[in-house]
Amino acid sequence: VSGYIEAVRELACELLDLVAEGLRVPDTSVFSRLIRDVDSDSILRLNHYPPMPILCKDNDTSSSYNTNRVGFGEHSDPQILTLLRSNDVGGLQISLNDSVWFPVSPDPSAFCVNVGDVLQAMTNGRFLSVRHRALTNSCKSRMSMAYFAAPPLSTKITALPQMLSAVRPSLYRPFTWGDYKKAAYSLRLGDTRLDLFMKRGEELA
Ligand SMILES: O=C(O)CCC(=O)C(=O)O
Ligand SMILES: [Fe+2]
Repeated sequence: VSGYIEAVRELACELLDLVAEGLRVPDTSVFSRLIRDVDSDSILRLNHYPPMPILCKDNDTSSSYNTNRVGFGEHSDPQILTLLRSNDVGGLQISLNDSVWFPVSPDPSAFCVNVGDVLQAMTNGRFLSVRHRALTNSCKSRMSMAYFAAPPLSTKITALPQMLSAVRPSLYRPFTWGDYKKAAYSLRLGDTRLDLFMKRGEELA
């Protein structure tokens, strides 16, 4: 497990360095430094969704979901970046607006990379954390393994200076990752947690 975590942490760092480069941030390790920190709060989570047999077809395909059987309710990942792998059983869906869910094809040889809320705050909304959920399958078990790349608890999260301009002031009040986690526990899984730190009205000036 520790070998996997090291490898996936390195991949997250490489991706984040490319994100910084793409955003033309001169200090390209601005995100990866947080994850390489010895106090990084990154975690690995294993999810198992046992089959929920209804209308189980003989020739099951990965599209035979139970749309009313949500295994993991809709949410965005709060951290910086998530690297998710799964077995060949589908169920993951993403939503780009409030009502439409798109299935993500299962591919055991690929990573699904989710932008987390902290990356949204640090990029001042240029990168958006994605809402997703996982449905159970009628016949097969879905297994997934998610690495959540996170900063240390004491890290102050603010938009990078390069993400700010007169016409685009910072959208969020500064918070620490520890504050954010604490606030998240006071909400329900599906609540948009970043809203708690969103500036309003005069604060935006
Ligand atoms: O199992 C999945 O595909 C989703 C898991 C997930 O969203 C999570 O662990 O945060
Ligand atoms: Fe998630």
